[in-house]
Amino acid sequence: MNGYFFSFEGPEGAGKTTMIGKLESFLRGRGFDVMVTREPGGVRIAEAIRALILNREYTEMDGRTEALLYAAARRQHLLEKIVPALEAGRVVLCDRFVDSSLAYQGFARGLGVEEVWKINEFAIDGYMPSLTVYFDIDPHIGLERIRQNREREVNRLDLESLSFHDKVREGYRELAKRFTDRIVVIDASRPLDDVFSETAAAVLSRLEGRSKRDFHESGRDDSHWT
Ligand SMILES: Nc1ncnc2c1ncn2[C@@H]1O[C@H](COP(=O)(O)OP(=O)(O)OP(=O)(O)O)[C@@H](O)[C@H]1O
Ligand SMILES: Cc1cn([C@H]2C[C@H](O)[C@@H](COP(=O)(O)O)O2)c(=O)[nH]c1=O
Repeated sequence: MNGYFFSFEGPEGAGKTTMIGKLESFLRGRGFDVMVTREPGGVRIAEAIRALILNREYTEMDGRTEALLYAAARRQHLLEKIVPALEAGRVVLCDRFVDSSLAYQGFARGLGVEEVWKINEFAIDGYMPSLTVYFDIDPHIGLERIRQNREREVNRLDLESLSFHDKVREGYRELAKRFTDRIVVIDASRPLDDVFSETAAAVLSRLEGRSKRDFHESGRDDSHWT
């Protein structure tokens, strides 16, 4: 596997999409072959699952159903898009990956991180990002940012209570403590340029400083929760 797999995580409105867009131009300018994608989504079947999960009308959706749908979307996305890009030596920038399921469904929804990890372990079959950038932000600030962004549609998860969003953040922080080698934490409440320079530095150091062997092994090392 010649490519590099980076995921970007955080509560609503943390700035993931904005930072990925800036990073894409930055890395392309340095000659990297970059592919940007997102979860849930990225390929036809996963985008259809996204529309189903995030539909505001489906208020009756059970938590386990939700977790299984995210994992199913992830499986299809990984096989159809991420793995081929990595095999082609590309740099993959993925807006959310398995940590979203651990933080949202495992912690905030209360399904349990181990349980959610188990179904995802089946879905991802050992593929993990070599680096995950976690944009840490108080959900009050993040939700206010998205409220002010009129182009962004409000989805079913956005409508969860503030205490749910607080738990999402708590979950991410626990994951960051658990996976210190893989997850880098960035304070996303600061001005855009500051957040970007720290993000670019973290990604570049991983791209320039790690061999293919390190990349492969870091994925395997992380592939268990307990
Ligand atoms: N550091 C920042 N300071 C102020 N505003 C920001 C910052 N980063 C992003 N924003 C703004 O916040 C809003 C949300 O940003 P963005 O869509 O990138 O977040 P996101 O993490 O992808 O959100 P979500 O996952 O909820 O869709 C946008 O209007 C964006 O311009
Ligand atoms: C991958 C994944 C996502 N979620 C949640 C997080 C967000 O509320 C939405 C996705 O919307 P975004 O605007 O693209 O960030 O889905 C989740 O709960 N579990 C997951 O695995």
